Amino acid sequence: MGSKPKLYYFRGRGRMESIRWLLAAAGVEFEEEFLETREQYEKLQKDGLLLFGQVPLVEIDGMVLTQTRAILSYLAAKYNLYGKDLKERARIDMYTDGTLDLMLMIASAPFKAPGDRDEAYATVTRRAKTCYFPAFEKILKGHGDEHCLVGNKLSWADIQLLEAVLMVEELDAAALSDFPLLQAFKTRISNVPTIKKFLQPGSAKQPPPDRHYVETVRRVLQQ
Ligand SMILES: N[C@@H](CCC(=O)N[C@@H](CS)C(=O)NCC(=O)O)C(=O)O
Repeated sequence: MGSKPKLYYFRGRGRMESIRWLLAAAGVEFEEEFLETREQYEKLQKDGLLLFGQVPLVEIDGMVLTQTRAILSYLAAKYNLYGKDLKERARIDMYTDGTLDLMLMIASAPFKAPGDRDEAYATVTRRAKTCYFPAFEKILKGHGDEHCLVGNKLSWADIQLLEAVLMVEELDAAALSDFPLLQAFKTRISNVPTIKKFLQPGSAKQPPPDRHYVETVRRVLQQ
């Protein structure tokens, strides 16, 4: 195990993208092994690295971690992006569970049949605009001068909300038009230097899924 965290996943967003975002925002360099073949996946299983037979898998600090949320909360705590006390952590967990739900709806859409896919994208965009974005707009409104979702300090919740906002905007460019505080939030968090760098071309940030990505996931997982 090297000194940099090593990520094992497909060359695409899926469940790994939020992990990439969090590491990048924390200014941590990482390595990636992209799964292209069934053999790579079977080797990870044979080596006993996949606890429940699933990726994302991250090697970090001498540990072999799976389960997306467990990985994210470890990183958030390690890099001081997880609030100052248990109450702040509970709020960060609540907000990040929400944005993970939203992003998983988007990530699962490309695996649906073509007709169902468009319907899934329409549903998720609608849910974002009628449920998730109003909730975050209200949270920001209640904060007065605070510039972040929790405790006036950048946290995992801010980083993941920006990720979710940008994903929804890829589906509907005007998605934030009714949410002025979220628009300002987006600008503010996008300008955090480490995040700004991650948003530049050539970073580890992955593009939206294409047919090759969907076929690779199906081939590797035999689904
Ligand atoms: N709860 C797990 C779910 C992981 C998961 O479903 N991973 C998929 C790829 S995105 C997988 O490895 N599927 C293979 C399988 O379940 O056999 C997490 O959040 O990490």
